Amino acid sequence: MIHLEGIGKSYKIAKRPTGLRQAAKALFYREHTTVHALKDLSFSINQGEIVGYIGPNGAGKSTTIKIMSGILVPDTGTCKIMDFIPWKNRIQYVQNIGVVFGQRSQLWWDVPVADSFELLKDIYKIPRQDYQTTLNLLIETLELQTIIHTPVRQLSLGQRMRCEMAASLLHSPKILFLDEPTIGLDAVSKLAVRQFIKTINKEKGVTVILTTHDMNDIEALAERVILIGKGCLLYDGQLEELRKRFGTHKTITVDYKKNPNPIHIPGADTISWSPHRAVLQIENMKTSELMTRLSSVVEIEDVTIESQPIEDMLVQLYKEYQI
Ligand SMILES: Nc1ncnc2c1ncn2[C@@H]1O[C@H](COP(=O)(O)OP(=O)(O)OP(=O)(O)O)[C@@H](O)[C@H]1O
Repeated sequence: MIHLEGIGKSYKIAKRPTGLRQAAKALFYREHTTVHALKDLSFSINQGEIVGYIGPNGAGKSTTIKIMSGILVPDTGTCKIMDFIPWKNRIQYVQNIGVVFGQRSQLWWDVPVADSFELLKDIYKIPRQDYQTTLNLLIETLELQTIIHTPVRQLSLGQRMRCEMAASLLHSPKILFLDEPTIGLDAVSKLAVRQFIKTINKEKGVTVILTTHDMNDIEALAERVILIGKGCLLYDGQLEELRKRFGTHKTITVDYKKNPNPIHIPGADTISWSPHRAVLQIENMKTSELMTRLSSVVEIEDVTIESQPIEDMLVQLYKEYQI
Protein backbone atom coordinates (compact mmCIF):
# COMPACT_ATOMS: atom_id res chain seq x y z
CA MET A 1 0.00 0.00 0.00
CA ILE A 2 2.86 2.38 0.91
CA HIS A 3 6.19 2.03 -0.78
CA LEU A 4 9.18 4.34 -0.30
CA GLU A 5 12.43 3.68 -2.10
CA GLY A 6 15.68 5.62 -1.68
CA ILE A 7 14.00 8.80 -0.43
CA GLY A 8 16.34 11.73 0.18
CA LYS A 9 15.40 15.22 1.29
CA SER A 10 17.59 18.19 2.17
CA TYR A 11 16.70 21.65 3.40
CA LYS A 12 18.76 24.65 2.38
CA ILE A 13 18.94 27.19 5.16
CA ALA A 14 20.25 30.75 4.79
CA LYS A 15 22.86 31.57 7.42
CA ARG A 16 21.85 34.49 9.60
CA PRO A 17 24.74 36.91 9.85
CA THR A 18 25.62 38.60 13.13
CA GLY A 19 26.93 42.16 13.28
CA LEU A 20 26.22 45.16 11.05
CA ARG A 21 29.02 44.53 8.57
CA GLN A 22 28.01 40.90 7.99
CA ALA A 23 24.32 41.87 7.72
CA ALA A 24 25.18 44.48 5.05
CA LYS A 25 27.25 41.87 3.20
CA ALA A 26 24.30 39.46 3.34
CA LEU A 27 22.22 41.95 1.31
CA PHE A 28 24.33 41.02 -1.71
CA TYR A 29 25.48 37.54 -0.90
CA ARG A 30 23.79 34.95 1.34
CA GLU A 31 25.60 31.91 2.61
CA HIS A 32 23.61 28.71 2.95
CA THR A 33 23.94 25.48 4.88
CA THR A 34 22.29 22.23 3.92
CA VAL A 35 20.49 19.93 6.35
CA HIS A 36 20.19 16.36 5.08
CA ALA A 37 16.90 15.44 6.72
CA LEU A 38 16.43 12.08 4.93
CA LYS A 39 19.07 9.92 3.28
CA ASP A 40 18.18 6.96 1.12
CA LEU A 41 15.13 5.92 3.13
CA SER A 42 13.20 2.83 2.03
CA PHE A 43 10.31 0.89 3.56
CA SER A 44 6.94 -0.60 2.67
CA ILE A 45 3.73 -0.74 4.69
CA ASN A 46 0.82 -3.09 4.06
CA GLN A 47 -2.86 -2.33 4.23
CA GLY A 48 -4.32 -2.58 7.74
CA GLU A 49 -1.04 -2.19 9.61
CA ILE A 50 -0.43 0.18 12.51
CA VAL A 51 3.21 1.23 12.29
CA GLY A 52 5.03 3.21 14.95
CA TYR A 53 7.47 5.57 13.24
CA ILE A 54 10.00 6.54 15.88
CA GLY A 55 13.34 8.28 16.29
CA PRO A 56 14.95 11.06 18.29
CA ASN A 57 14.29 14.78 17.72
CA GLY A 58 15.35 15.88 14.26
CA ALA A 59 15.55 12.29 12.94
CA GLY A 60 13.34 13.10 9.94
CA LYS A 61 9.96 11.69 11.02
CA SER A 62 7.84 14.76 10.21
CA THR A 63 9.70 15.22 6.93
CA THR A 64 8.76 11.66 5.97
CA ILE A 65 5.11 12.21 6.96
CA LYS A 66 5.05 15.42 4.91
CA ILE A 67 6.44 13.58 1.88
CA MET A 68 3.96 10.72 2.30
CA SER A 69 1.09 13.17 2.60
CA GLY A 70 2.17 15.10 -0.48
CA ILE A 71 3.11 18.34 1.30
CA LEU A 72 6.82 18.02 0.45
CA VAL A 73 8.59 16.75 -2.64
CA PRO A 74 11.69 14.59 -2.00
CA ASP A 75 14.98 15.37 -3.80
CA THR A 76 15.62 11.72 -4.65
CA GLY A 77 13.81 8.40 -4.61
CA THR A 78 10.29 7.23 -5.26
CA CYS A 79 7.20 7.20 -3.09
CA LYS A 80 4.16 5.31 -4.24
CA ILE A 81 1.07 5.14 -2.10
CA MET A 82 -2.02 3.29 -3.39
CA ASP A 83 -0.99 3.92 -6.99
CA PHE A 84 -0.50 7.62 -6.29
CA ILE A 85 2.62 9.72 -6.23
CA PRO A 86 1.48 11.90 -3.34
CA TRP A 87 2.80 15.30 -4.50
CA LYS A 88 1.81 14.75 -8.12
CA ASN A 89 -1.80 13.65 -7.82
CA ARG A 90 -2.45 15.64 -4.70
CA ILE A 91 -6.13 16.50 -5.22
CA GLN A 92 -7.21 12.89 -5.85
CA TYR A 93 -4.66 11.54 -3.42
CA VAL A 94 -5.85 13.50 -0.37
CA GLN A 95 -9.29 11.91 -0.74
CA ASN A 96 -7.63 8.70 0.43
CA ILE A 97 -5.61 9.94 3.38
CA GLY A 98 -6.17 11.67 6.68
CA VAL A 99 -3.42 13.64 8.40
CA VAL A 100 -3.18 14.88 11.96
CA PHE A 101 -0.26 17.03 13.06
CA GLY A 102 -0.46 17.17 16.86
CA GLN A 103 1.19 20.57 16.89
CA ARG A 104 -0.94 22.16 14.17
CA SER A 105 -4.64 22.50 13.59
CA GLN A 106 -6.60 21.82 10.43
CA LEU A 107 -9.68 23.39 11.99
CA TRP A 108 -10.67 27.03 11.60
CA TRP A 109 -9.80 28.72 14.85
CA ASP A 110 -12.70 31.14 15.29
CA VAL A 111 -15.63 29.10 14.07
CA PRO A 112 -17.50 26.28 15.82
CA VAL A 113 -16.06 22.82 15.15
CA ALA A 114 -19.27 21.80 13.35
CA ASP A 115 -18.74 24.59 10.79
CA SER A 116 -15.18 23.41 10.11
CA PHE A 117 -16.55 19.92 9.54
CA GLU A 118 -19.13 21.31 7.07
CA LEU A 119 -16.35 23.10 5.18
CA LEU A 120 -14.33 19.89 5.03
CA LYS A 121 -17.40 18.10 3.71
CA ASP A 122 -17.49 20.55 0.80
CA ILE A 123 -13.72 20.45 0.24
CA TYR A 124 -13.72 16.66 0.04
CA LYS A 125 -17.07 16.62 -1.80
CA ILE A 126 -18.51 14.07 0.62
CA PRO A 127 -22.12 13.13 -0.22
CA ARG A 128 -24.48 14.48 2.49
CA GLN A 129 -25.78 11.02 3.48
CA ASP A 130 -22.27 9.53 3.88
CA TYR A 131 -21.12 12.63 5.73
CA GLN A 132 -23.96 12.42 8.22
CA THR A 133 -23.42 8.70 8.89
CA THR A 134 -19.67 9.13 9.43
CA LEU A 135 -20.14 12.26 11.50
CA ASN A 136 -22.65 10.57 13.80
CA LEU A 137 -20.26 7.70 14.33
CA LEU A 138 -17.35 10.05 15.05
CA ILE A 139 -19.42 12.18 17.44
CA GLU A 140 -20.38 9.07 19.34
CA THR A 141 -16.99 7.34 19.49
CA LEU A 142 -14.99 10.49 20.18
CA GLU A 143 -17.62 11.94 22.52
CA LEU A 144 -17.95 15.24 20.69
CA GLN A 145 -21.61 15.93 21.56
CA THR A 146 -20.88 18.72 24.02
CA ILE A 147 -18.02 20.42 22.16
CA ILE A 148 -18.99 20.35 18.52
CA HIS A 149 -20.70 23.76 18.63
CA THR A 150 -17.79 25.47 20.42
CA PRO A 151 -15.23 27.57 18.54
CA VAL A 152 -11.89 25.76 18.32
CA ARG A 153 -10.03 28.49 20.21
CA GLN A 154 -12.16 27.78 23.30
CA LEU A 155 -11.37 24.06 23.36
CA SER A 156 -8.82 22.38 25.61
CA LEU A 157 -5.95 20.58 23.87
CA GLY A 158 -7.52 17.17 24.51
CA GLN A 159 -10.90 18.30 23.17
CA ARG A 160 -9.26 19.86 20.11
CA MET A 161 -7.29 16.69 19.44
CA ARG A 162 -10.48 14.62 19.39
CA CYS A 163 -11.96 17.08 16.92
CA GLU A 164 -8.78 16.95 14.78
CA MET A 165 -9.11 13.15 14.66
CA ALA A 166 -12.72 13.45 13.57
CA ALA A 167 -11.83 16.08 10.93
CA SER A 168 -9.19 13.83 9.42
CA LEU A 169 -11.62 10.93 9.14
CA LEU A 170 -14.76 12.63 7.82
CA HIS A 171 -14.00 11.55 4.26
CA SER A 172 -13.33 7.92 5.37
CA PRO A 173 -9.66 7.76 4.32
CA LYS A 174 -7.87 4.46 3.92
CA ILE A 175 -4.63 5.73 5.46
CA LEU A 176 -4.17 7.89 8.51
CA PHE A 177 -0.91 9.72 9.19
CA LEU A 178 -0.61 10.81 12.80
CA ASP A 179 2.29 13.05 13.75
CA GLU A 180 2.48 13.14 17.56
CA PRO A 181 -1.28 12.87 18.12
CA THR A 182 -1.02 12.54 21.90
CA ILE A 183 1.43 15.38 22.53
CA GLY A 184 0.42 17.38 25.59
CA LEU A 185 -2.67 15.27 26.35
CA ASP A 186 -3.59 14.12 29.85
CA ALA A 187 -3.75 10.41 30.70
CA VAL A 188 -7.50 10.11 30.07
CA SER A 189 -7.35 11.85 26.67
CA LYS A 190 -4.34 9.74 25.65
CA LEU A 191 -6.24 6.56 26.43
CA ALA A 192 -9.27 7.82 24.50
CA VAL A 193 -7.16 8.70 21.44
CA ARG A 194 -5.35 5.35 21.55
CA GLN A 195 -8.61 3.45 21.89
CA PHE A 196 -10.05 5.33 18.95
CA ILE A 197 -7.03 4.59 16.75
CA LYS A 198 -7.36 0.89 17.61
CA THR A 199 -11.07 0.93 16.77
CA ILE A 200 -10.77 2.55 13.35
CA ASN A 201 -7.91 0.22 12.47
CA LYS A 202 -9.82 -2.90 13.54
CA GLU A 203 -13.30 -2.00 12.38
CA LYS A 204 -12.58 0.10 9.29
CA GLY A 205 -9.23 -1.42 8.31
CA VAL A 206 -7.59 2.01 8.26
CA THR A 207 -3.80 1.80 7.88
CA VAL A 208 -2.13 3.97 10.53
CA ILE A 209 1.35 5.49 10.56
CA LEU A 210 2.06 7.04 13.88
CA THR A 211 5.01 9.17 15.00
CA THR A 212 5.34 9.75 18.70
CA HIS A 213 7.86 10.19 21.49
CA ASP A 214 5.47 8.51 23.90
CA MET A 215 6.49 4.87 23.97
CA ASN A 216 3.24 3.98 25.73
CA ASP A 217 1.50 4.95 22.46
CA ILE A 218 3.75 2.56 20.60
CA GLU A 219 3.30 -0.27 23.10
CA ALA A 220 -0.47 0.18 23.09
CA LEU A 221 -0.86 0.40 19.32
CA ALA A 222 1.99 -0.75 17.13
CA GLU A 223 3.15 -4.27 16.56
CA ARG A 224 5.65 -3.01 14.04
CA VAL A 225 8.09 -0.14 14.50
CA ILE A 226 10.28 1.70 12.06
CA LEU A 227 13.15 3.45 13.79
CA ILE A 228 15.06 6.21 12.04
CA GLY A 229 18.00 8.34 13.09
CA LYS A 230 19.74 11.18 11.25
CA GLY A 231 17.53 10.49 8.24
CA CYS A 232 18.50 6.81 7.93
CA LEU A 233 16.52 3.67 8.66
CA LEU A 234 17.94 1.86 11.69
CA TYR A 235 15.36 -0.81 12.44
CA ASP A 236 12.19 -2.09 10.80
CA GLY A 237 10.41 -4.98 12.46
CA GLN A 238 8.27 -6.23 15.30
CA LEU A 239 8.35 -4.29 18.55
CA GLU A 240 8.79 -7.61 20.35
CA GLU A 241 11.86 -8.43 18.26
CA LEU A 242 13.34 -4.99 19.01
CA ARG A 243 12.84 -5.77 22.67
CA LYS A 244 14.49 -9.18 22.31
CA ARG A 245 17.43 -7.77 20.38
CA PHE A 246 18.08 -4.65 22.35
CA GLY A 247 16.29 -5.08 25.69
CA THR A 248 18.97 -6.03 28.15
CA HIS A 249 17.24 -6.71 31.43
CA LYS A 250 14.08 -7.64 33.30
CA THR A 251 13.01 -6.43 36.72
CA ILE A 252 11.32 -8.95 39.01
CA THR A 253 9.49 -7.91 42.15
CA VAL A 254 8.79 -10.81 44.45
CA ASP A 255 6.64 -10.84 47.62
CA TYR A 256 7.21 -13.67 50.04
CA LYS A 257 6.39 -14.89 53.54
CA LYS A 258 8.52 -13.09 56.14
CA ASN A 259 12.19 -13.90 55.68
CA PRO A 260 14.78 -12.11 57.79
CA ASN A 261 17.73 -12.90 55.50
CA PRO A 262 18.73 -10.70 52.55
CA ILE A 263 18.18 -12.39 49.18
CA HIS A 264 21.23 -13.26 47.09
CA ILE A 265 20.69 -15.25 43.92
CA PRO A 266 23.82 -15.86 41.82
CA GLY A 267 23.38 -14.23 38.41
CA ALA A 268 20.73 -11.75 39.62
CA ASP A 269 21.27 -8.24 41.00
CA THR A 270 19.35 -7.40 44.15
CA ILE A 271 18.03 -3.87 43.63
CA SER A 272 16.21 -3.68 46.96
CA TRP A 273 15.29 -5.99 49.76
CA SER A 274 13.00 -6.14 52.83
CA PRO A 275 11.77 -9.10 54.95
CA HIS A 276 8.65 -9.27 52.74
CA ARG A 277 9.72 -8.07 49.30
CA ALA A 278 12.77 -8.08 47.01
CA VAL A 279 13.36 -6.40 43.66
CA LEU A 280 15.81 -8.25 41.46
CA GLN A 281 17.22 -7.59 38.02
CA ILE A 282 18.33 -10.27 35.57
CA GLU A 283 20.17 -9.92 32.29
CA ASN A 284 21.23 -13.29 30.99
CA MET A 285 19.14 -15.55 33.17
CA LYS A 286 15.72 -16.98 32.27
CA THR A 287 12.87 -15.82 34.49
CA SER A 288 11.86 -19.45 35.11
CA GLU A 289 15.36 -20.24 36.35
CA LEU A 290 15.28 -17.29 38.72
CA MET A 291 11.88 -18.40 40.04
CA THR A 292 13.20 -21.93 40.73
CA ARG A 293 16.16 -20.54 42.62
CA LEU A 294 14.01 -18.07 44.51
CA SER A 295 11.49 -20.69 45.59
CA SER A 296 14.28 -22.70 47.20
CA VAL A 297 15.11 -19.68 49.38
CA VAL A 298 11.73 -18.09 50.17
CA GLU A 299 8.04 -18.96 50.16
CA ILE A 300 6.76 -16.88 47.23
CA GLU A 301 3.38 -15.11 47.54
CA ASP A 302 3.32 -12.85 44.49
CA VAL A 303 5.52 -11.94 41.52
CA THR A 304 5.56 -9.11 38.94
CA ILE A 305 7.88 -9.17 35.96
CA GLU A 306 8.67 -6.01 34.00
CA SER A 307 10.62 -5.87 30.79
CA GLN A 308 13.08 -3.03 30.40
CA PRO A 309 11.03 0.08 29.62
CA ILE A 310 11.16 0.74 25.90
CA GLU A 311 12.30 4.32 26.62
CA ASP A 312 15.42 3.01 28.39
CA MET A 313 16.07 0.70 25.49
CA LEU A 314 15.83 3.52 22.99
CA VAL A 315 18.18 5.76 24.98
CA GLN A 316 20.71 2.91 24.86
CA LEU A 317 20.06 2.36 21.18
CA TYR A 318 20.45 6.05 20.32
CA LYS A 319 23.77 6.02 22.20
CA GLU A 320 24.89 2.90 20.37
CA TYR A 321 24.02 4.37 16.96
CA GLN A 322 25.39 7.76 18.06
CA ILE A 323 22.23 9.61 17.05
N1 LIG B 1 11.40 23.63 6.94
C1 LIG B 1 12.61 23.29 7.33
N2 LIG B 1 13.67 24.06 7.00
C2 LIG B 1 14.90 23.70 7.37
N3 LIG B 1 15.22 22.60 8.06
C3 LIG B 1 14.22 21.80 8.42
C4 LIG B 1 12.86 22.10 8.07
N4 LIG B 1 12.07 21.10 8.56
C5 LIG B 1 12.90 20.23 9.18
N5 LIG B 1 14.18 20.64 9.10
C6 LIG B 1 15.36 19.93 9.63
O1 LIG B 1 15.33 18.61 9.11
C7 LIG B 1 15.70 17.66 10.13
C8 LIG B 1 14.57 16.67 10.31
O2 LIG B 1 13.45 17.36 10.86
P1 LIG B 1 12.04 16.66 11.16
O3 LIG B 1 11.11 17.73 11.62
O4 LIG B 1 11.64 15.83 10.00
O5 LIG B 1 12.45 15.70 12.38
P2 LIG B 1 11.53 14.90 13.41
O6 LIG B 1 12.10 13.53 13.47
O7 LIG B 1 10.11 15.04 13.06
O8 LIG B 1 11.86 15.68 14.74
P3 LIG B 1 10.97 15.92 16.08
O9 LIG B 1 10.89 14.62 16.78
O10 LIG B 1 11.82 16.89 16.84
O11 LIG B 1 9.65 16.48 15.65
C9 LIG B 1 16.03 18.49 11.37
O12 LIG B 1 17.43 18.67 11.41
C10 LIG B 1 15.32 19.80 11.14
O13 LIG B 1 16.02 20.87 11.75
